[in-house]
Amino acid sequence: MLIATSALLRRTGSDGRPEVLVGLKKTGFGAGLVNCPGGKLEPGESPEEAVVREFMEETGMTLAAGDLTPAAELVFRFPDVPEWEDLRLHYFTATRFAGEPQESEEFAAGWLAEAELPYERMWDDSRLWLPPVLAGEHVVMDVTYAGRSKVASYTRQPSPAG
Ligand SMILES: Nc1[nH]c(=O)nc2c1ncn2[C@H]1C[C@H](O)[C@@H](COP(=O)(O)OP(=O)(O)OP(=O)(O)O)O1
Repeated sequence: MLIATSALLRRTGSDGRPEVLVGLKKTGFGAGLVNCPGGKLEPGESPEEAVVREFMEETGMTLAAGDLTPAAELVFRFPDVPEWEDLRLHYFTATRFAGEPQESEEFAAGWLAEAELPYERMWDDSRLWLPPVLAGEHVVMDVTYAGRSKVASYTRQPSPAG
């Protein structure tokens, strides 16, 4: 199982509406889809450390590991695509960060109103777990895909207390 991390940065926009940082993944797994910056763990890294590194690499923004709040534990399975390993995603939210997003080779991030998240351009699983995360819930979910792009089934487990 591959292990990856990602994080959703949240802020209040100049018009008072809640905003999130999302962007276009330009290369690698999920290229062409809108999601949050993130990536696979390197050997010896904690999920928090990997988020901090990936944000710097992909957006030039600075996060502190201690400012990351665990928001979801997700597993994605692709039984129809033997060359795609199952993926576990540790997903965080944060409201403290420094800098503004800069486009990189891998990613083009920007601020978007929460109400305008383009679910039709995101991984099909996002619509299942991102709305509850935005509502402040912690989500533990196991998702099985049919083929490469459509969710076939999923289960949501109770979140561990605390
Ligand atoms: N089903 C899914 N739903 C989702 O919301 N994000 C997903 C996802 N599957 C993968 N991701 C995210 C997590 C992580 O940020 C990214 C995959 O990690 P990487 O960016 O490391 O992949 P790459 O194949 O581009 O890696 P490298 O080739 O090592 O650069 O895609």
